[in-house]
Amino acid sequence: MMFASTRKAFVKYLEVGTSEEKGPDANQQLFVSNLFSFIGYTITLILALSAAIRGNPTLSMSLFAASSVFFFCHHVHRFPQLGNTILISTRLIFTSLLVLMLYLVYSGGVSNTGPLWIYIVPPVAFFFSGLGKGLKSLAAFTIIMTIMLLYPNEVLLGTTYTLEFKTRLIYSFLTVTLLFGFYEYSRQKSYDYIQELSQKNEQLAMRDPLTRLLNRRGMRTHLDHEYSRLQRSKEPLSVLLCDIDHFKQVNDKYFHDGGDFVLESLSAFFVQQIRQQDIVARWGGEEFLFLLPNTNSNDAFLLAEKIRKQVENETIQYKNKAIKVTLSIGVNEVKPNESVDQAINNADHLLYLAKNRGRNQTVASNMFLPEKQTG
Ligand SMILES: Nc1nc2c(ncn2[C@@H]2O[C@H](COP(=O)(O)OP(=O)(O)OP(=O)(O)O)[C@@H](O)[C@H]2O)c(=O)[nH]1
Repeated sequence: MMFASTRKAFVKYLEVGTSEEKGPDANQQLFVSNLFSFIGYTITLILALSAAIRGNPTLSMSLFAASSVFFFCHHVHRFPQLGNTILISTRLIFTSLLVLMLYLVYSGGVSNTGPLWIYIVPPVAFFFSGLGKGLKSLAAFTIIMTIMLLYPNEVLLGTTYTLEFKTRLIYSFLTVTLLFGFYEYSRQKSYDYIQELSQKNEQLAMRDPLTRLLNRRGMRTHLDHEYSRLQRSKEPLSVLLCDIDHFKQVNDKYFHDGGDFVLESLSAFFVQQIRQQDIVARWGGEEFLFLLPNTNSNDAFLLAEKIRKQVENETIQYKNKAIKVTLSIGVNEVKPNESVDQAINNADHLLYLAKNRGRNQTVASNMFLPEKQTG
């Protein structure tokens, strides 16, 4: 119980600056940057106290200064008025880490063990800067460190190392850098692959596999987008709900594969008939929804009739058989004071009227609806 609440408090402490608006990626970066700052300031503080106890005030002061910078990096997110606090903290953490490491190489730290800490630089560099920038900063760090170590007469060092130690330090640092670089490269490639895959899956989830048209889910975002545009621009927006007449009979006569072929052919035909800004989706089994931005009820009706008449006059060739189908269509102009769902329900009602009135016809919301003459 006690452990759980301590853990919760600790996680909350590491979540300083995160918020829902920032999104998961930024929050993750903040969390890890806070974790780095936390580890940074606790370890450097312990080392600062230890150096003070051992009677090394210069080292102690340097470590204490680094600890203060890391502490500031953790809490900078509390001051959003400073701007991009994630960038400020990550750059500050990384720069102070590099300076501290170079200082440890210069001074030797406690009993010349200071350089042992430099191996934390490669993972931190790749985490904060990615592969390309990370390699550049590591190259700069390695060059500065090598010059400091190998400069004649150790004028750039505050301590003395053996030549073997210096060369082994440089080689082993390069080895660790290359290994981390390779790891970062593979990680980045896997990440890109997963991103690509998830984007593809997201796209697939929006499409109907048979006709390749958008499905209901895919159409939803377009409906919402166009509806909010209607609210702003007041340009007309129409929906058109279209259903294949007696489709069950097509399935019965030509079997399911024949029915599928008709759905595919009609979908391709619909796509050819609409403008670039129009969208057609498979709304249900043999039902299609057209979304027509910047189109009033009259123009939507004309388009519906053009499509209906062409389908009526065409035949679909399937395995040497000519299949004839007709369409019933409901046309409705979306009113700004009704929701998209209401507008689609109205179009559905008009489609129902078209079916009731004998099929193979279009009924629009603005039409005078006399009973269809028979005989
Ligand atoms: N081949 C095929 N048939 C489908 C698909 N989705 C739905 N259907 C069929 O479409 C038919 C729709 O039948 P109904 O809803 O009775 O309508 P209808 O026969 O078109 O009659 P009306 O709409 O009243 O003119 C059903 O037989 C469904 O099985 C599909 O993906 N492929």
